[in-house]
Amino acid sequence: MSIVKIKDKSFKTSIPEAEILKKVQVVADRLNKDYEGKTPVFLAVLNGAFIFAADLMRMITVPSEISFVKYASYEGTFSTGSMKTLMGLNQDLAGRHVVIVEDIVDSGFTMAHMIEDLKKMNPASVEVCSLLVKPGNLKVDLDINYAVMKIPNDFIVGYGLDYDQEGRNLRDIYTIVEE
Ligand SMILES: O=P(O)(O)OC[C@H]1O[C@H](OP(=O)(O)OP(=O)(O)O)[C@H](O)[C@@H]1O
Ligand SMILES: Nc1nc2[nH]cnc2c(=O)[nH]1
Repeated sequence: MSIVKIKDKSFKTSIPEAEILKKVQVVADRLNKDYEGKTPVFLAVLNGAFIFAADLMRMITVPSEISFVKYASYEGTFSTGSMKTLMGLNQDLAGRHVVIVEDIVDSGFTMAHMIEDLKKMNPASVEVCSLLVKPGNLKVDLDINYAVMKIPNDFIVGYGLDYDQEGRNLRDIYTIVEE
């Protein structure tokens, strides 16, 4: 086990890269089977999903497309307060089979919001493929068809996930060490 320090916090190795890749392959195999003949569009959510998307896509053997999207938060003058807008989507999803590629589903609010946004574009189907899911934190009813790993509620970094924007480049996944 190794310990890394990022800013004011310490993290210890919890899921080594080799184990992550083995589990990503299992989900990629399922996707290859389920999407045969469908030419899916993978939509990877920036920033956190960039490493997972790169590894997953190289295991996908069916014809497919990938785009990268981002949820930008901004404070508007709307009575509801802050809003999140889907950015970077520049293709027609009508009639397409969409697979959202996400690094982590925590409360599930981001995914629920994204599925709702995408359904307005009349895709043939929308499924979620998430590297990590924290079932203990889910606040919404969400069907995550392709979950690579389920983890406890502890805060993690690495393999694309950050602590205060740092640590995304760590190869393994690390869990916070509570002091
Ligand atoms: O299930 P939820 O509670 O909605 O949380 C999950 C979201 O939080 C993280 O994104 P973040 O906003 O930290 O952006 P990042 O991907 O750029 O790190 C993660 O990448 C998910 O998109
Ligand atoms: N880096 C990081 N981002 C998250 N977003 C939701 N949960 C987490 C987590 O455990 N780590």
